[in-house]
Amino acid sequence: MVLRFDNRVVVVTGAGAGLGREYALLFGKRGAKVVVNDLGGNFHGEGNSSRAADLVVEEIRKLGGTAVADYNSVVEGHKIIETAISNYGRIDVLVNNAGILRDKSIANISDNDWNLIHDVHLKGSFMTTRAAWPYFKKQKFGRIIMTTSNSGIYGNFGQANYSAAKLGLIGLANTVAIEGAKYNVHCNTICPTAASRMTKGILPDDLFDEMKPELIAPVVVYLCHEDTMDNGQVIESAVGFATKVHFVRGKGSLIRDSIKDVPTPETVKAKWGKITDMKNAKHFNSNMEVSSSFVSVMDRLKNPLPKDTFEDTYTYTFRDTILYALGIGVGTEDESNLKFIYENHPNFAAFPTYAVIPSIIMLMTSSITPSALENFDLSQVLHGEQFIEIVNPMRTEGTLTTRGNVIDVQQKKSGVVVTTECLSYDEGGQLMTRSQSSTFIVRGKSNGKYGGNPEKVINIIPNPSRQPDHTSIVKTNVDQAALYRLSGDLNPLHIDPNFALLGGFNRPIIHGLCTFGVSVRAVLKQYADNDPSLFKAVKVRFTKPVFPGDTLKVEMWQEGNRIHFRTLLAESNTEVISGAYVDLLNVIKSTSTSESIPQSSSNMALQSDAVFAAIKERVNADKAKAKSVNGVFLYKITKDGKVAKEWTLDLKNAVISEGAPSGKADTTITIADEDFIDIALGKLNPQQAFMKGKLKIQGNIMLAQKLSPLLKTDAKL
Ligand SMILES: CCCCCCC[C@@H](O)CC(=O)SCCNC(=O)CCNC(=O)[C@H](O)C(C)(C)COP(=O)(O)OP(=O)(O)OC[C@H]1O[C@@H](n2cnc3c(N)ncnc32)[C@H](O)[C@@H]1OP(=O)(O)O
Repeated sequence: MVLRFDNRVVVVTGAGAGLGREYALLFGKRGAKVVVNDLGGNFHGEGNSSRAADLVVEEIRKLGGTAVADYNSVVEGHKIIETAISNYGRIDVLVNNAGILRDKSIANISDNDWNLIHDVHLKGSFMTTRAAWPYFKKQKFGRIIMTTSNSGIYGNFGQANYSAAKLGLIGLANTVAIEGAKYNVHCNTICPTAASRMTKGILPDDLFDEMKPELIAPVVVYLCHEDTMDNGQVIESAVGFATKVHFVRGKGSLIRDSIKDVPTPETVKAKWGKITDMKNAKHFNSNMEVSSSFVSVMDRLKNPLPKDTFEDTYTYTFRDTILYALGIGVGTEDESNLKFIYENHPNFAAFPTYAVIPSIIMLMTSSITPSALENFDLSQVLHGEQFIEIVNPMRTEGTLTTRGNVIDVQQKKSGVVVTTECLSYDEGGQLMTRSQSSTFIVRGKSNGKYGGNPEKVINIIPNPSRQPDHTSIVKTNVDQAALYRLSGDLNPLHIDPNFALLGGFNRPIIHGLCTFGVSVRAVLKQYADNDPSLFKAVKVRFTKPVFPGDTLKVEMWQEGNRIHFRTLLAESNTEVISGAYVDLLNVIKSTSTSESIPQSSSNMALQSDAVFAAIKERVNADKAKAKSVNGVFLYKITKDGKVAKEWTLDLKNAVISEGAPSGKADTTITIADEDFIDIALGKLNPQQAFMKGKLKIQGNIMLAQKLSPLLKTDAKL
């Protein structure tokens, strides 16, 4: 829809040239009756003439518009508004654009230079606004534009007078916006950078040429339309670009511990890092909002945190919950995962173990764990155990306040275990999550500050002795830790090979909490149909490190609503999570009989397991084809060339079995995971694979060719 200004009366100050002229022309073209104000002086504010305004009026009229000239100074703003009223009987839009420069460095600015600049920019805008105000208020409509400058926002050498006045205009606009809001009188501020007689010589020539004022006019005209409801905005525009500008305020810091204390320069110095930290800076919409933030400051001063309690706030959005889900391997291959990674899904939810993130960030960024220890460094720190209980489900965005204490310190032979308990509350003070984290500091020593309270620590529970009721196989991605760390645990142990060496690992290891999330995924899928609302609590112990790319085997036992589990490295059967359990509110058994749950992207091993199973079936079904051959080894190899698994294809008996055969095989075929899958899917012909050197055959090539049809399978992967 074309934005029109028919029957609207628009006053533009300083409209004889530059930006003002472009505004006036565009308003004129859009049907407005325009008062073209210009004193006709030079850009230092000297002299006057009616010529500049008259020329623009003429231009508007030539274009078929309606306009009248006004030659008054903005300092006598009432006279300009009077021109609108006497000619057209009303005023709807006021664009305060007039301005001059008196650039000098501070020592050289005379009183007159200072006053004149303030009179034209700041006082002039006030005078016109005050004069138009009764008309706006009466008709319950008005649109006002103030003009600021980046020189005001950021400062500029030689423009102290101008910068002060220009930033003053933002203050003026903010209050005008508040006072006018209930009468539909809106005031916004434009921050233009345009080529004009004022900016010639200040901007580089090539930039100056592209800074056409007509590129800014549409922004101002849009802001003044009756349908535009924005009020109190600062909009910057230049070279065909526009953006909103606003102030932000840091999270800040208390500089005294209680209402009885008095801050000192030393306490300010001690807190300076936090005072100036803008990481979680926020925009406030009103003075009132800022004042109410002091209520919680007062509350904290009157009720200081109990001794040795640490506190942190954590703000997150849907992007953070999705990033976390991706970090623990939630992927699109399983449609029931979409609710964790697609914000428009009707059941969009945070994966339940996301609840651990606020407390882990608190542990990583505060001195809670160090407060229990003698000197140590991060390379000694391993995650030992983790418990979380969902008291109220995490939302997909919000701010949580987490309070934590050290509850137990146990000196062991090989190190010290510090257990902390954290409670996370939402904005309304409602308890959302309870968590306990045990940190194992290898070779660490307690400083004796806290005692041992093992009874406060929620224990792991040995797994039932029977065979697991269900096993899921999940392959982690080689980049799993690199992705997971973006959820907040930036410990270099998980990304920096040199740092990992310091910790005694030959390459970076996966975060304990990532393995934890991957394992809980398997449990939630198998016993809760991937429904996050059924998740109540989880406890794990990390017993061995996991490396990115490892395949995990999650063994599970159901005992009522408690699912005991342990996680092993699939290749070596080494236990990496032990004595673990998930408490569910209700169990919904998965109907899947598969041994595995799909894993996003790097799921080659998993897929090829399924392919082998399909081949096995095929061999069994096609004994006739198989009977002439003695035996074949199939080696499945990983990308780096290591043999991951060996299979024996005993064609005489039509059996495929895991592991190398005892006797000598006729032929050995070595093939990489991804090529094997491509062949099995029919995307790659075995002969072609052989020619390209992807499929290595030792022994009887004829035999291998006989095998080709067997490698083709229509298994659903
Ligand atoms: C400051 C900020 C905090 C932030 C926290 C987290 C930051 C993250 O970025 C760090 C990570 O994610 S690290 C990755 C995940 N964790 C791991 O890989 C650790 C795996 N575990 C191990 O290597 C060993 O169990 C190991 C090395 C932990 C212990 O092995 P051993 O020394 O061989 O111990 P062992 O002989 O088995 O047992 C000795 C005593 O210690 C207890 N214990 C063992 N494992 C434990 C564990 N994981 N947690 C807690 N206690 C544990 C044993 O019960 C035993 O106790 P006792 O002597 O009383 O019988």
